Amino acid sequence: MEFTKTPGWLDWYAGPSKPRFQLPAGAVDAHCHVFGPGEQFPFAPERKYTPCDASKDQLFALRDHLGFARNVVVQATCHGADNSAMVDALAHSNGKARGIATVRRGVTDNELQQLHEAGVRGVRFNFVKRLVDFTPKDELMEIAGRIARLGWHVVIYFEAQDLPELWDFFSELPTDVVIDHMGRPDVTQSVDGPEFALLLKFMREHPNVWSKVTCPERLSTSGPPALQGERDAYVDVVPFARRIVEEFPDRVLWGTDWPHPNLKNHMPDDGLLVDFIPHIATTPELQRKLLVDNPMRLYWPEEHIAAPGAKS
Ligand SMILES: O=C(O)/C=C(\CC(=O)C(=O)O)C(=O)O
Repeated sequence: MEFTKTPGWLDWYAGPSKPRFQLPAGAVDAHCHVFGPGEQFPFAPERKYTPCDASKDQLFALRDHLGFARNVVVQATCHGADNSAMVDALAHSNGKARGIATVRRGVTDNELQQLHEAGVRGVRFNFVKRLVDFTPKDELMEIAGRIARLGWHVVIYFEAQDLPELWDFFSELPTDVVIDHMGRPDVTQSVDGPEFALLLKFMREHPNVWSKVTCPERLSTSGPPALQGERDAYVDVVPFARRIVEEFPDRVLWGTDWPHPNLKNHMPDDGLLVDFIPHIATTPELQRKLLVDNPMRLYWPEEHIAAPGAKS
């Protein structure tokens, strides 16, 4: 099927630079997507955007170029609850990719088991209104109860202003819970302000809650963008990500968010984006936890060997 991209769509950055920051051995890109290719894996009729293609082979080439060892491929809303493009990527990864699926209430236990065998380890609940239609909370809670039995976790995507309304629902989730993109803070507000304080309080009060310290390119308002050799990009996001990494070093993940859906302003050079990491995880120990120990514990627990003295 032929698809026409959403007007103004920005394609992923071709020919990214080599990061200057050397990723630790075994680093995991814990948030990225595949799109199509649309001809092979058609986009969902209920989608809110139509992206460019971003295939598994292109994702794996980026992984190797940047120096990551593994990927966590997150089902993007443009594929709805048809997880086949994501599952196909896992199947061709030589065990180097795990996945986060989108499922609906009608999913059978057999389908969940097949997703598990393919390498899926969680589901994503998306509350960003421009991306999805509303799903009733009782349906989501029912799904959470079912996937808990597989040892999976729930990834939640929401915007900071919606946390008060979602607080009770999130608190009741029976699994580990991973917040996407720090709950999308408004970085024009103070890092010590009430909105971000609520996110920190939520993590403090819920030891099962993790956060991805991802997407500075989405959250930044003053840049500078990760382009043209800029290795100090998105400085307005640094205090927020750094605060989470330092307070919750064992519950943070990092990912590229390649191919960066729905960016309006610019498309980052992913090599320069990797150079953002040492600004938010400033010691080798914090970097190892963020990039290796934490994602391995969550996604490849059967292979994870805790570093001496580290909490497992
Ligand atoms: O890439 C992301 O994580 C964020 C997205 C897209 C998305 O979540 C999706 O399509 O599933 C966004 O803010 O547009």
